[in-house]
Amino acid sequence: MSDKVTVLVAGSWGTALACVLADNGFRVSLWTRSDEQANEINEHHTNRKYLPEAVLPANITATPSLAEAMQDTQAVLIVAPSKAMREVCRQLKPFYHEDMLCVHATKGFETESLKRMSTVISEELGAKESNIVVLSGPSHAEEVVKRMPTTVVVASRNERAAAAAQTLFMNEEYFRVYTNLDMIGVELAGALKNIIALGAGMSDGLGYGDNAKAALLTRGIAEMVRVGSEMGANPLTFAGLAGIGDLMVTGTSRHSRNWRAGYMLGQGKSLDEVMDSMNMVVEGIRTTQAAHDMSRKYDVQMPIAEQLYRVLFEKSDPREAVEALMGRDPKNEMESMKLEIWQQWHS
Ligand SMILES: NC(=O)C1=CN([C@@H]2O[C@H](COP(=O)(O)OP(=O)(O)OC[C@H]3O[C@@H](n4cnc5c(N)ncnc54)[C@H](O)[C@@H]3O)[C@@H](O)[C@H]2O)C=CC1
Ligand SMILES: O=C(CO)COP(=O)(O)O
Repeated sequence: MSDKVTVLVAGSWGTALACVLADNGFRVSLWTRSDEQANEINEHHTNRKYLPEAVLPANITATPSLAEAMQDTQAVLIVAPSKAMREVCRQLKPFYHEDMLCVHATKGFETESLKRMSTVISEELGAKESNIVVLSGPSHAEEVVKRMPTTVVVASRNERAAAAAQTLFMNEEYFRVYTNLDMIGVELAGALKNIIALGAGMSDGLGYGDNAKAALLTRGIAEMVRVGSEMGANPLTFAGLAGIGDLMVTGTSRHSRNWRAGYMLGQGKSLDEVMDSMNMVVEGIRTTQAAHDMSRKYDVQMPIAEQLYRVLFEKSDPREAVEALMGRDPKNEMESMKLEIWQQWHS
């Protein structure tokens, strides 16, 4: 088998995961959007726009030619923003064969169709479901390229595919990989947590304290479990790395673009001002739009996502959003966690 793995695309997370694969001994071909970016990576071993401080291993080579990137490769890792996933897969299709392992590490939905990324991939590539894997969990690119200890989860409907992805990415030095068979849960958790991270940043930007943030993260998980269960996820997945793990890292870290965007909104900036100041993807914004539609489609209450939707898309004041959340009808905590769903899964 070839020792080459192809990574699409050379943003911050694609580049960081390329470093993990390179450290694990693979020849990595990183697909870039421009000659200029490929030249920078090949000549200087840097990708300064996305990871200013990182030096990339020499066994990463970059090319703007997808044909060259895919030649003689054993596996493909797709880390495109959710908005670009379908388009990237369409370009990939001529170079992909259905037996190739396909891992994606994107956290989002196709907002128009509310489809998960693995569905978009299998529709466009004609990939066997048993060869698609999602990689998710608490993992900021900035820390991974510094080889700081990180744990993630790889999920697939197929145990063999998940195990193959675990073998590709895991190393004993800094990157520990767990497997999970609940692909739906891992994809939903990774996408939905970005909404709550935006909310946590907004709470900090408004000057609220640790109590408010803990409340948002905890009630956020309740909301994620409710909609996730309706969509076929195992609720326990939300207690794992892709759920509570990633929520902790994204809702509390200044590395998080979602947290930072929320913080600026809390400080009174408009969505346009926030977007103008970010040069990287903030998935939580599109995902909030998707959650607004999902809560209607699946008839599930998502009060935090709903208030964020009003702030983002209806120019509602963040302080009024907090008042609306605090002023909701009294509830029983266990009932709101949909305990019966957990019991169904474990009976
Ligand atoms: N940065 C991180 O620490 C982590 C990011 N993720 C997820 O990874 C995904 C990608 O995020 P990042 O790499 O951080 O984003 P980024 O903003 O750093 O990079 C995005 C890359 O996508 C490329 N791109 C945009 N539109 C494209 C198109 N139509 N065709 C081809 N390439 C296109 C850009 O040129 C850029 O190279 C997101 O879903 C994010 O949630 C997941 C875990 C960690
Ligand atoms: O998903 C992430 C870390 O696990 C990255 O989060 P941000 O996109 O908010 O930076």
